[in-house]
Amino acid sequence: MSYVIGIDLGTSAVKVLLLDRSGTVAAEASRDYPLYHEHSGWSEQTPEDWVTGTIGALRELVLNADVPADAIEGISFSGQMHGLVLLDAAGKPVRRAMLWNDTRTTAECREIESLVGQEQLLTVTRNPALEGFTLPKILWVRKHEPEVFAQAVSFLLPKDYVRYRLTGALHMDYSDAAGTLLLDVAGKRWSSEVLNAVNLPASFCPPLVESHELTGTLLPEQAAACGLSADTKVFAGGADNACGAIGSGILQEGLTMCSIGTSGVILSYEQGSGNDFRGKVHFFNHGKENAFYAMGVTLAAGYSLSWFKNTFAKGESYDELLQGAGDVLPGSNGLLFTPYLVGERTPHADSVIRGSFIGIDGSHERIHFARAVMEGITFSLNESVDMFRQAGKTVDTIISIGGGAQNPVWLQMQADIFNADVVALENEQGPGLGAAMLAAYGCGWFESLDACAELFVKRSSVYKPNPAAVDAYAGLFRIYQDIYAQTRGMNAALQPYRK
Ligand SMILES: Nc1ncnc2c1ncn2[C@@H]1O[C@H](COP(=O)(O)OP(=O)(O)O)[C@@H](O)[C@H]1O
Ligand SMILES: O=C(CO)[C@@H](O)[C@H](O)COP(=O)(O)O
Repeated sequence: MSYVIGIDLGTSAVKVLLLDRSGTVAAEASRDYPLYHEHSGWSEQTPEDWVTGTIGALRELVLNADVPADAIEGISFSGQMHGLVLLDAAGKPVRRAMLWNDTRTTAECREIESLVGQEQLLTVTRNPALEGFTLPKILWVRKHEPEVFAQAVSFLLPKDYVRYRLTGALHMDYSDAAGTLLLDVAGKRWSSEVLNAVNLPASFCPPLVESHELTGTLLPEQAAACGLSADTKVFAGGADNACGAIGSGILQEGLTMCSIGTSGVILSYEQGSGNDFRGKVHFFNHGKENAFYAMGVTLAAGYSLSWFKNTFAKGESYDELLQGAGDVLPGSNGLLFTPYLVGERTPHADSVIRGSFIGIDGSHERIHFARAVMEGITFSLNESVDMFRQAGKTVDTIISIGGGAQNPVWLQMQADIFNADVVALENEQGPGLGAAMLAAYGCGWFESLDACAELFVKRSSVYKPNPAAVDAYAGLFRIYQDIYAQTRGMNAALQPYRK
């Protein structure tokens, strides 16, 4: 038997999956690492933690699986998007990585708009300047830490840095490069227009590759540390949402994905680059060659629930925290939550807005708050579903992945709020599965990713919308949507009081 490994470099942890030729998971392992929030809106991680965590998880995976190292033919990656890793001439990070949910760069976004022009930005990069993207972070470091920036000669995204440390070769794939705001998305090349406008040399950007492309083999010392063979083929991999789409079989028009990881995403497949959403949703290259996807992003989706658990139920598991959530009626007894803990992206690109609980009364117990958090996250994602429907897309079936898909009450809630069938997979780790599929396709096991998906993507259950709950949620959603406008001014006034 031969195997491939998918490495999902998430925000909360790195998760590794070993799959055999039938797409059956033979072993899994994970390692978590800290997030640093030095100030409100800042979010950083240490690149070395990703490398140590990945090697540790791979070592455990190989030991537990008890398969010969040379039976593992290939590995590939899925990575949290947009994070900036600045490298010096020796290939060492010059500072901690600034992550996708770091929103300190509002001024740099405005600067990019004026240097490049909003219209040009939308035409070339297909996206507006948003705080989470990579280019505003590059400009922030250049402006605020000039001595640090002076050492930087190039940049990578998180999973590209881990791959670089394992192989010694610098690459970036199109799906992840699309989230930098430096890529000509339709033309699949670094944009000289944007680079020139912001005064960055072309040499700052790494070579571009397809997600299934071979980028090398493991460095002998890293192979030994992981317990793998130095002949293991390493394929580029993709952005976590592109890989999530591959791992949930979103490989043709008409299919939609919901992912609740640290962030939350509603993603819709696009065969060509023709559909223009004018920046209302993100538009990126897929991990499938020459395909694209559009998506809306909730910045603090799973993060809102993990914040709630860590703050009010420390030491409890998610199952303990959510015990009884299914017995609370839709609307959590008149309690609404907005998940704007670190600002928001879709549909409100706003780094200043913060979350709220609205309607607290003396009858509410912790379980009402927990359910309200899940409902608020799902309402936020429903804003993206709504936007896709308004753009003429049919959204009747949604494949649900990510940590949030582990809870059946949440899956039913998604069906009721989205008013669509929600499909759960046997393994909710879509991005890791997608990464493994890129390795399987890259190794030549299948003639296409689609053929691989037929075998590897295994649906488990379907959650159907319950008409009474759909009705209740339709009314609650309208009230939820009003909270943004009602709390925006108050949050702006509170900004000076934040750390
Ligand atoms: N058993 C569970 N029930 C409900 N939600 C869960 C459960 N386990 C994890 N989650 C949610 O999933 C999130 C982590 O999802 P994951 O896909 O692992 O994230 P990432 O890829 O960003 O590291 C947590 O923040 C939490 O909100
Ligand atoms: O910023 C985005 C997408 O634009 C996020 O979706 C990140 O890619 C992080 O993902 P998770 O850690 O939540 O999987």
